[in-house]
Amino acid sequence: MAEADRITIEGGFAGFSLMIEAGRGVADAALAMLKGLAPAVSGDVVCLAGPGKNGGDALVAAEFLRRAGWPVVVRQLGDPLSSGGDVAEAFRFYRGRSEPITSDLPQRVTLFIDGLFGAGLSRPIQGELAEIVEAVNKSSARILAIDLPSGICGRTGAVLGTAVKADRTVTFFRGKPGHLLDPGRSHCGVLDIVQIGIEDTVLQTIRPTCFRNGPALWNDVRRRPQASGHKYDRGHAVVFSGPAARTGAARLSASAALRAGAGLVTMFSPPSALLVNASHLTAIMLKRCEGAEDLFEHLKDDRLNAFVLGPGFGVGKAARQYAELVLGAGRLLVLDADGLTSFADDPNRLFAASRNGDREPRPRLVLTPHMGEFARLFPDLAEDTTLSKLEKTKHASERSGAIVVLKGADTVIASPDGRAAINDTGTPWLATAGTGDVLTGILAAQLAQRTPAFEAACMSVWMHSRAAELFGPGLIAEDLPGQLPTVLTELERLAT
Ligand SMILES: NC(=O)C1=CN([C@@H]2O[C@H](COP(=O)(O)OP(=O)(O)OC[C@H]3O[C@@H](n4cnc5c(N)ncnc54)[C@H](O)[C@@H]3O)[C@@H](O)[C@H]2O)[C@@H](O)CC1
Ligand SMILES: [K+]
Repeated sequence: MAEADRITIEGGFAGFSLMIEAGRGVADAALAMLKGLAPAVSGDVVCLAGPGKNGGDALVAAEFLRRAGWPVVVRQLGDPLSSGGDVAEAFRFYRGRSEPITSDLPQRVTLFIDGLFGAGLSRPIQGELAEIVEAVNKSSARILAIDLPSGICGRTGAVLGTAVKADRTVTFFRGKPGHLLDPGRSHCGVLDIVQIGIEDTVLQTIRPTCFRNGPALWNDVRRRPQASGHKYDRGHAVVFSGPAARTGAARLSASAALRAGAGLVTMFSPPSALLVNASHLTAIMLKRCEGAEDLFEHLKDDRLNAFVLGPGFGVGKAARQYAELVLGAGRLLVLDADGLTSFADDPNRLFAASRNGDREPRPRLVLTPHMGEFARLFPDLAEDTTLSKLEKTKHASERSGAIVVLKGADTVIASPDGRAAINDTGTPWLATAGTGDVLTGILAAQLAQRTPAFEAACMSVWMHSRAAELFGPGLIAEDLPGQLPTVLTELERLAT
């Protein structure tokens, strides 16, 4: 963002003009929140202005709100005139009441505008400032945060000391990682992104590598059935089943793979589970697979191109052998759950298989851990409190040579080439048994259709979340595949 500002200002756009536009965007959002209320009978709009440019934005917004007829009070931290530059100019621009900030806040407040700290937050909020933040959070007034809720680190989404819990946050030009990563995400409330005069062309110089996950990132590379095509064009996905008493997870994965567009799906089952699988499967095919030799034979059919290993499979030697065989045969592999845990004692063995002696120019392995599984493969990264979830995932991807999907409410997807995406869609109902298994199947379907692995992972995470949003409350894992046709229809509509 600093670079975007710098290029814009060098291009002849005055810094204060950016601040005016930022303040105007904040005021517009405030007016939308105040809609339906009458200025004459409502409480004050209290703008908390910090010592930096975040406070400058608050002062500009205060002036626009004052002009719109609202009772505005500024509570100021520090001396804006001594700050000089744009902040001093913003202070002169504001013509209303201003008082030094204390924890004794006005009583009748309709709206707080939080302009204490934004991108410049450099240490934890402590002492009286922390008390002020707590008092604002406790008040029944609504809260609009400027750029970031004060106390949230824009790089990591972490709370430094304490942080404002906003109903709405207005940020500028583009979202930042701290808006999408928890706990920052939940402190932002609704996120508005306002344009303030920075041209999109600055991105050609900045070349960002981190994205908010969404169709714009991948819908144009998404593979779809062709009118003249046949099922083999859409790939053949394989899901490894667990033993007789643990087959459900693999079936969830397999049915999701078929719904998500794989041309064919086969379940590889140990002999003990053949009957139970056979009694449940219809369009999904079933093959016996007992040990490495069997798998080696099966892999001679090179139409089998994308594999899922892990859901309900069991932890141990078989998982390690199968994963190595699949990757060694140059096939694509989604490794999840028990498949990940099986490499806990020797993650490097997995990473070596993933890189296949560095013969693989493109990632063939996708890891889909939740935080617990991630910590088994990357204990040092999991423990490092200086790293954000985004940074942890990026390091893990670089180390493993795999696409890493670190799951959670704020799933992060990273590629060894440095790209990453943060997903902020979905619903809390996704936190239920078996939804991870469904994700592996959606992913296998995209890989089977030969979508590049990073885009395949991003779109699968998004489709999975969207399916949950469409179903709504009461979701169980079995409901997700049934929503995929609607998700795919939506994506088709967006593409045309
Ligand atoms: N051209 C630009 O750079 C633009 C910046 N904008 C605004 O400028 C903001 C960034 O401004 P700044 O870089 O001035 O930074 P901030 O305004 O976020 O805060 C920096 C100030 O806060 C102090 N501070 C940091 N952490 C503290 C803590 N825990 N306790 C007490 N004091 C603390 C610092 O010493 C410094 O004085 C953005 O968030 C955005 O709101 C907008 O005006 C749009 C244009
Ligand atoms: K703020």
